[in-house]
Amino acid sequence: MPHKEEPIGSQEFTPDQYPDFPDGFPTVELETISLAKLIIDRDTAEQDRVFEICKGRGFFYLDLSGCEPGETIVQGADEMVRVAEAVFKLPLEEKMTYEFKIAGGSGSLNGYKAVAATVTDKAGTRDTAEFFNVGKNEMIVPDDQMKRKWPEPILAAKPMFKDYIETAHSIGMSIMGIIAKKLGVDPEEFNSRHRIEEQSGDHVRLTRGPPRDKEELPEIQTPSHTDFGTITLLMNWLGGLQVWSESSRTAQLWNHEPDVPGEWLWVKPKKRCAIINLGDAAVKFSNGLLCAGRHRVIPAPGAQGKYPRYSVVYFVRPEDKCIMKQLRGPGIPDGPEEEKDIIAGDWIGQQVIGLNEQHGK
Ligand SMILES: O=C(O)CCC(=O)C(=O)O
Ligand SMILES: [Fe+2]
Repeated sequence: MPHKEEPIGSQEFTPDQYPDFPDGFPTVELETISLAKLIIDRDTAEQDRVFEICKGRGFFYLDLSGCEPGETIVQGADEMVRVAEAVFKLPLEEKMTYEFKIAGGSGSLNGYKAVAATVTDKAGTRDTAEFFNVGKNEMIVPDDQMKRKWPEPILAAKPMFKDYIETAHSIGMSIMGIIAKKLGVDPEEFNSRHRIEEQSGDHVRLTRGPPRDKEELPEIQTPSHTDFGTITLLMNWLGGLQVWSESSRTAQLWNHEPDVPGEWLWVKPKKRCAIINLGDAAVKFSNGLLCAGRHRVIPAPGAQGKYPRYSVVYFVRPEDKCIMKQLRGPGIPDGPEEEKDIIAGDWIGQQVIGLNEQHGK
């Protein structure tokens, strides 16, 4: 018998086989917003809902059906996971040659984060997920303008990354445009801080968490945090994401301890939907009016936990040179002038360092 060739990518990612999210776990009922209603119909009731959600929990499902950008994300995310599988299957020594360096500055966000690179609690428990951050500014430029070395499966998929990135970025900007108008701010104020061709900390994050090791909860894949960019578009297929039941409006550095009492609630994955959430930069720009929801990732519950968990995350973040201060407009609470200017590249860099220094690592 000839040796059976392994198909391209492995079979680790088998979304058609995943059992439903089990009953009996406390879940959060996120609202579902239709992307087609937002960008094709320009439905004002849907826009109002987006704004209310962003002032509330700051998390919602975005139904991607019925419009071209949505289809690009639905199909693209599946293809991204195939790339992720190929990348994570590389030998650890090879992956470590792409390790992301905690040097500050948004460029340092690119590359590989191994399992256990971060501490998740005061007891020193290590995380269990691996990431590969694929920088926007690397994928959208011609090959001869790329600044870093990338694993072959990522390079081979560069046109697909470009398409996914441009689409995810434009969806993020459409949502920000809606929010801007409600804040009484010219959408250009947001556009000019998030120009795609400018250097920024935007990236596609490919993540892989191993199957659940033991029944008891939790085993932390990604510790409690708020995202530090402006808006995040997340695709996942298995449970594992949890949000803190209470919202907090402080734009804070990574802090593993929620600062308001509450409990962790599961976010059920929803077919053909992205999960959208706001990050600390949106809190900063709106002087605390918008909310960055606190969240974390643990292995999926019940029978879903037998599968490795992949996710594809796109972070829209302010341009490196953007000065991180609140916008002024009739809908934004007026705060005092910031004492000193800090640019987004440094702001994000500080948060990355904060992330790794938590619990005195
Ligand atoms: O994997 C997920 O579902 C969420 C990942 C996440 O929160 C992050 O990478 O910031
Ligand atoms: Fe996150």
